[in-house]
Amino acid sequence: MNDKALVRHLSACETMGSASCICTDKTGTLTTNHMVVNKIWICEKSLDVKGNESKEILSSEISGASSILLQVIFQNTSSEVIKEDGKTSILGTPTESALLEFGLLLGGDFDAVRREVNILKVEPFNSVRKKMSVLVAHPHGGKRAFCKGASEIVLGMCNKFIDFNGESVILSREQVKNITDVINSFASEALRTLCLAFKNIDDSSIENDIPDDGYTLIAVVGIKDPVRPGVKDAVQTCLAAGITVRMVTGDNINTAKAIAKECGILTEDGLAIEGQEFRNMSPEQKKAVIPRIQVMARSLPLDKHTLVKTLRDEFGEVVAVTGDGTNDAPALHEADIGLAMGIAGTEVAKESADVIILDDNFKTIVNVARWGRSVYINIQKFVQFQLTVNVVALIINFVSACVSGSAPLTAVQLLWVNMIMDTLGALALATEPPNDGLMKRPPVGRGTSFITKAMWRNIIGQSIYQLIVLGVLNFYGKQLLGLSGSDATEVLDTVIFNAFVFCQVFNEINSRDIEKINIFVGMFDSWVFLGVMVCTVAFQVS
Ligand SMILES: Nc1ncnc2c1ncn2[C@@H]1O[C@H](COP(=O)(O)OP(=O)(O)OP(=O)(O)O)[C@@H](O)[C@H]1O
Ligand SMILES: [Ca+2]
Repeated sequence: MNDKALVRHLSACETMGSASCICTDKTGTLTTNHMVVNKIWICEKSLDVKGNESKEILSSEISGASSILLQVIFQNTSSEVIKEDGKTSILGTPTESALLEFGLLLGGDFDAVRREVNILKVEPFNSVRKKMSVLVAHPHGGKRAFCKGASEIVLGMCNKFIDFNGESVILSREQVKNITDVINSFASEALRTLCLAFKNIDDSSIENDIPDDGYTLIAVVGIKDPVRPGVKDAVQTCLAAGITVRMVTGDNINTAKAIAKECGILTEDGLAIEGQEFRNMSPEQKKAVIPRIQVMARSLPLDKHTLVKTLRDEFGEVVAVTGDGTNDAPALHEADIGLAMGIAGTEVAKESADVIILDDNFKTIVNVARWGRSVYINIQKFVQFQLTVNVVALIINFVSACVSGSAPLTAVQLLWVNMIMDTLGALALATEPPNDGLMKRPPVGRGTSFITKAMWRNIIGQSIYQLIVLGVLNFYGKQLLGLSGSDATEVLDTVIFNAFVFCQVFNEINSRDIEKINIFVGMFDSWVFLGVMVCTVAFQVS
């Protein structure tokens, strides 16, 4: 399928067509997930990182802290630098790869720095703790803990920092404020911010526990993760289609806001909220703010679940949710349609999802919605068409049988009509490709009747018209066509049958668009439709 979506449950596709709200991830879905370190604050200076050209400036500016910086980058990571045939490649998650790449840029040697120490304990990164820590031991004595993670959280664990001389000094209130400003300034440039910190530990302690406080801040890094091209348009398409887009992310609120603005998700009157604030609200308060929430930052997987559940239960929305992590599984499960990421997604997330987005791209999600709507409407068209055929056949035969004692359409003829109309008609109407108009109307809400008012109008209108044509032929046909003689009735029945079938051809063309008057728009784009029309006419004539 060239639409890059793997549908695990077929019905999900149709449900997606009636989605009224999408809760999307940020990283990888709205952004490209190609991360590079773009800025760093170290030794009380903010520096721009621009590939190799800034190498010298960087090296000279951070000389006092470069050794410890390389240690935290290379020793506190779950990713690896692999050297093969003289080429170096990095294996790991995008965030960590960006850091390793930066370490290499500074001239660090991954293997050498790794060999300096024994790693005693690792607390891997997860979306709840939002940080990763390790404990290492130097061969000639001395232990050290490293921590890297979500900037505000790690900053809160520090009581010292490395100053412009490369010395550890006490972190004053004022300094915390300055560093927070740095973090916010990085974040408002849509950079993902991480703090890197270390702590020296007394050798005498036997336990290998990784401490939670008393760290020394080494650096704040700003990692750039650009918005995917085309996402902005896809968001606009959603809005035009009456689908609200909400961003639920684990990232910093300012980063989230900056990205959301760039994608057109966050508007003037929208609300950006932190997961913690949302969590502490009473159910009533939650209900009051949810309609305005456009961005939820620093969220835990549980917040995502709560948001989805409330949207479904209290607001009756049809909710689509995207997720990649293992702990996104509950939200994916709770959603009407769970969309898992094919590249970044874990197996657990994929298992809980209905649709897998193979290229992790938000645009693909919108395409699924478009297909869903198209499936729904094509079924509607077919039902409208079938109902008309059957209603007319039934009434004309019934009335005629009551009045004159004979039915004009025989069983064989009805079977024939059913055969060509069911199979070919279904083929013609169901293969209509999705058109752009589909994404310009509001979604079909929960509990909306399948047969819309417009469909009733079409069915009744068509039926009346066909009944009049066939009725006139049936009762006055002989006079009108001047038929007489012994085979007059047979000829007339044949005429009626032909008229009936051609009425259906006409009906089929009419069913192409339920609402619009001009049913011919785009008809010649659908070769199957035209082919079927020609076949039907050809079969009937022969
Ligand atoms: N490997 C890592 N080590 C340490 N900290 C990390 C790592 N990866 C991410 N972080 C920090 O954790 C924060 C939240 O990550 P989390 O996985 O919860 O969100 P995300 O999945 O990256 O975002 P989204 O939900 O938009 O996809 C990030 O903003 C970053 O500061
Ligand atoms: Ca995520």
